[in-house]
Amino acid sequence: MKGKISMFNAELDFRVTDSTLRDGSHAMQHRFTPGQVRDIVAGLDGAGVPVIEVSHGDGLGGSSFNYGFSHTSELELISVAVETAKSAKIAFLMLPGLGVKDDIRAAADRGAQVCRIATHVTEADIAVQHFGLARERGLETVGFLMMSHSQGPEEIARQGRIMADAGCQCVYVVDSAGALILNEVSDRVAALVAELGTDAQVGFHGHENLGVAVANSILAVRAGAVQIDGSTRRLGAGAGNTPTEVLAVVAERLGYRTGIDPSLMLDVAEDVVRPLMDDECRLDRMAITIGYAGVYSSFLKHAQRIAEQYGVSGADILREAGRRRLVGGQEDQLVAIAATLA
Ligand SMILES: CC[C@H](O)CC(=O)C(=O)O
Ligand SMILES: [Mn+2]
Repeated sequence: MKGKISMFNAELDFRVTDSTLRDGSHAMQHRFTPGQVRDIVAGLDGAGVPVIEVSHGDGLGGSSFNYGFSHTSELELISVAVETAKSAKIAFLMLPGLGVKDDIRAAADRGAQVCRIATHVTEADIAVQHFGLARERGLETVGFLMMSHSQGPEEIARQGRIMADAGCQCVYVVDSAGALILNEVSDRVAALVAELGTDAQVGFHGHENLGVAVANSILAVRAGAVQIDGSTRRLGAGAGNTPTEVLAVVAERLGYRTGIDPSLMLDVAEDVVRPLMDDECRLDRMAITIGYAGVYSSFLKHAQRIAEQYGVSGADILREAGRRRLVGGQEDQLVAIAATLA
């Protein structure tokens, strides 16, 4: 089943999905409350953000000993978001294996409209059934090729084709490690655009670990991406994501229509999101090491905690994780690395 691109608002040059309430969940140790979700969704919706993602940081089913337990069940948070949003669509993320098909059904029953399915960049085939189910349920579908820095354009195009043929309507280059720089993004996006043609759209999800997430996002758009992720006040894994409020301002300056009011977006960042953040997402030694070594951004909090427990350098743990090319799901290996270092 091929994707049909009918969900996109033709008046926009690119559509922003704000992931504060999903990728930001990593930075908040998955402690979002229903009240916080209500306030953030109301703010983003009022500022004109068209899609808002809500889930545990590791997607549906992520609440666990390995990844960290949620304060409130993500289905409850999705319901609150759906009730609050007047115009924005509510999206959710799921990783096949961590989440299961029943999770997709449950999120759809709660009124979520966009199903985002993430796999490691070389493993698109594990999502085929999930895209099929999501389309059957009438959900809009997005596919995440995580850790896209670890493969070149050709392999990314090959994996994107698997997703599109399974019913994915927009394949994302996902810079999970925040390791991609400028043309490394455009080359990957351009390869997907060339492969997918009108079968599916292309998107980009950035992380700020090397300080170039906004520039990377604009280059993705110039290479043909029409869906771009951001996170308010950069709240997300690692040094955080492409800041939605900066993206809105830069887009306006460059003449791109996103439907987002930059001034209202600045108010949401400063008055709604910042006060509830545990801390700023810092562009510090560990975050930069994540980008430099090509490590999954959500390893940051785990590495910080484990480094403290073992009395070793968190940056050293991350460098070794990069050398071993660890992928999501291998968080336990950080403990093994720390034990060896200790
Ligand atoms: C665990 C899912 C992951 O955080 C998805 C994502 O945002 C990324 O790979 O950057
Ligand atoms: Mn991310």
